Formats: sequence, C-alpha cells, structure tokens
Amino acid sequence: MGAIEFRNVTYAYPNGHIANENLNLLIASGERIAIVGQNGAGKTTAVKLMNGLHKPTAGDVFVDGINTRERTTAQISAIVGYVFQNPDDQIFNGTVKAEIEYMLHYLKLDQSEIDRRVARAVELTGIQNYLEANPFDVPYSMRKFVTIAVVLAIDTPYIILDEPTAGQDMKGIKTLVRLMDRLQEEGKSVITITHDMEFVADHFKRVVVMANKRIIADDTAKSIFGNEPILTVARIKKPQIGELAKELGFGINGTILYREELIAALIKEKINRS
Ligand SMILES: Nc1ncnc2c1ncn2[C@@H]1O[C@H](COP(=O)(O)OP(=O)(O)OP(=O)(O)O)[C@@H](O)[C@H]1O
Repeated sequence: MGAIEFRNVTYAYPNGHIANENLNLLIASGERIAIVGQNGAGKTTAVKLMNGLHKPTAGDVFVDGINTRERTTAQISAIVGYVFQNPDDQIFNGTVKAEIEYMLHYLKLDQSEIDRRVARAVELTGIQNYLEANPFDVPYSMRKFVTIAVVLAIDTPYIILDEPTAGQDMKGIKTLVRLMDRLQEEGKSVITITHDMEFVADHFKRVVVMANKRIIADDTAKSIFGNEPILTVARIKKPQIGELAKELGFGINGTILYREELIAALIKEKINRS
C-alpha cells in the first residue's frame, strides 16, 4: 500500500528562514487527515514538501516509496495534487475549460479520456455553468472549485486542499464534503489544511497539529479537542459545541464535541437532579 512519509524533515527557505523542523509523518493511501495550527506554523510549507514544490533541506520525503529529491516537481505533482490556498496563484488560462484541460493535454491523454476526466471533475465540483467563463470572472467561492476541478482531473491518488472552506457558504461546504467522501470511496487520500474547527470536528477522524515549525500532535479529533495544552500552544479554538459544553461544566477532556452529545449530557443532568 502506498504512503506519503516524512523522515526527520527540515525545510529552510532560500533566505534561511526555517519553516519546518524535524517532521515525522506517515499518511497511508486512502486516509483523510486535517492539518491545523496557528498562522505561520508551517502547514503550507509541509504540504508543498509532499507534492515536490519544495525539497527538504534535511531528511527525506517519500511518496509511494519514491524519494522526492530524485524526481522533478512535475513528476511528484502527478502523484500528489495540490490545490493552492489562493486560487489566483494557480489559474493562468483564459477559460475554465481550458484551465481544467491544460494538464491533461500536457499528459498527452487522448480526447475521449480528457472529456471523461473533465466531466467527472465538473460534476464533483458543481461548476457546470462556468466552463466557458474566464476563471477570473468567476465568483471567488466557485473559482476555488475551478482549481479543485483542475486537480481532480489529473486524478492523483493524493489530493491536498489548502483552506478549502475559506469563502464557502453551506452549499459550498456540502459540495466539498461530498467530493471528499467520493475521493475516499475511490481509495484516494485527502490532506486538508484548515482553520475551520467545525469542519474538522464534523468531517475528519485524524488531525495533525502544527506549531512553531513542528508537529506537536497527531491524533483523533476527539483527543485533540480534549487536549487543552495542545489547543493553547497551537492557538486552536474548540468547535462551538465543545466550547459551550466546557462553559456549562460538561465534557471535561473534550468528551463532548457534537450537538447530540451535549443534548445527551443535559438530559442526563436533568434526570440526575429530579
Ligand atoms: N517564500 C518564503 N520565504 C521565506 N519565508 C517564508 C516563505 N514562505 C513562507 N515563509 C515563512 O515560513 C513560515 C511558515 O509559513 P507557512 O505558509 O508554511 O505557514 P502556515 O502554517 O501555512 O500559515 P497560514 O496558516 O498563515 O497559511 C512563516 O513564518 C512564513 O512567514
């Protein structure tokens, strides 16, 4: 089975700034993980190491057993797709359709395969109405889905989404969840950087927490949100239900994260009092 593996990985930018320090991480194929942590913790740098945009300055990154140092960025990004945080950093074609097809032509796929992949990516992201539009004329939330469609069409076994919920309403988040579920059913890994803790609690089992260039925790969402010292160091807020439960004196150690759990605790408390 394939995996992305970090072994003692450090990365320093050309100006000497160390952004990642001694990271060790194993992401198995088919896994869905969230990477969280304060601004500047090193999350984006870490995912750029996964898809070969950066090469470690010390240690090694392996993608399906291949050391990323031994391949070009283009070769690694054909295995690990990365959807940029800001769609405008990724887009360069005149129409949405051309943007999605660009890499598929580069990969020299035949037209029927290109059509099949575009149709799948468009269906998953719900951007049917924008195919002939200039990507820069598409509203921000849909522009983000255009860049997701580009990566989906490349059909990589690993997909990185950098801040996918930013600027999304409920409908956008539903589309996002549906496409993450579909990718997981297909055995693909989804690695998501996010500051949206409701999204993390509701849709991720495994959470990696970064702070000050390092991974400081790698555990279930339940354990992470129950670990006050980790939340403090990483400057992460619990999801609202968790905060409310804490204020009400329930859910010490983060046992309460979801609405149903809080309701059950309130009912139990009421029964105990009567
Ligand atoms: N090109 C660069 N040259 C020098 N330093 C950089 C460069 N890009 C990022 N950094 C620095 O590296 C550190 C880690 O940045 P990174 O973008 O990986 O953090 P992040 O956790 O993704 O933050 P955010 O949540 O704000 O996106 C920050 O201090 C940032 O200022």
